Amino acid sequence: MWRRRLGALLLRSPPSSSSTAASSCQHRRRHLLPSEEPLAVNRLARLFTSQAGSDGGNSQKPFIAFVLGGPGSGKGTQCTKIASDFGFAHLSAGDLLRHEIASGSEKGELILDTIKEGRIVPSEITVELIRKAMETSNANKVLIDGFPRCEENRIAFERIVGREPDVVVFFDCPEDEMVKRLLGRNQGRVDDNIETIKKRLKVFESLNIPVIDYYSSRGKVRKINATGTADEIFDAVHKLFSSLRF
Ligand SMILES: Nc1ncnc2c1ncn2[C@@H]1O[C@H](COP(=O)(O)OP(=O)(O)OP(=O)(O)O)[C@@H](O)[C@H]1O
Ligand SMILES: O=c1ccn([C@@H]2O[C@H](COP(=O)(O)O)[C@@H](O)[C@H]2O)c(=O)[nH]1
Ligand SMILES: [Mg+2]
Repeated sequence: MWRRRLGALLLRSPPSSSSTAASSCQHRRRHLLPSEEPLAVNRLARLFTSQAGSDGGNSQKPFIAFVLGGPGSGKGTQCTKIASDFGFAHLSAGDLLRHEIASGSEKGELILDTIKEGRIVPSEITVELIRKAMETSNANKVLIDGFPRCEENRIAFERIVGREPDVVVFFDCPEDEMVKRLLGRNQGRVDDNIETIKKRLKVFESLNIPVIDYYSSRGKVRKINATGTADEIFDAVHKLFSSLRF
């Protein structure tokens, strides 16, 4: 189901370079060798190693769940429920980026432009925000919602934090359902419009699915059918989290 196309209406237009691949996340369906990793990632890894220690700042390693799924698959909705029932800290990469925009920081403009285009923000920015948030929360169970978005994100995180996630939860939702949900979200998000949604779906397919494939090959992915009501989906999520050891 995760490769299902929305069909003629949404995905017929040919991909343009700006709509399919973020400048820092262009590596498709091929895992990088260490020598091929972008310089920025290597620089960042050295920086964090000297600032935060090899475990990324946590003296006790937290249980880490990556929560992935297409745009509008319900990641945020389900994470709120998991956090409430299972005591996880909920770190949404998208929310961290939006807060960075709202803070008026130097990087805000670049982040805003990238989100409007449905592209992926450079790993050094996102990983730094996540690392800080993990450190600040000091939680022993963390949901990282909507990250990693591409192989470069994944490699940067694993190198800097020094480990893989314990589990990757994948919300599998048909594209037409995701589009319907996003167009009805009504929270004033700059990316909740049909043009950006089309781009986000392409980026999900070309750059995020390879991350899910990678973690599947490592036996880490737990796929949840993300159709039905939020409560119905949470029944399955609840069963899954009840079966995990954290
Ligand atoms: N099972 C569901 N059925 C119908 N609507 C839902 C369901 N789950 C979530 N929604 C609604 O769909 C919209 C998108 O949900 P949500 O924000 O949780 O998705 P998301 O995966 O976090 O999206 P994004 O990647 O854009 O952040 C919201 O308006 C939410 O209330
Ligand atoms: O790791 C990330 C997470 C998000 N982005 C950008 O933000 C938007 C919205 O993200 P949500 O998680 O869906 O709220 C996403 O389309 C990207 O443009 C990112 O670059 N990296
Ligand atoms: Mg979300």
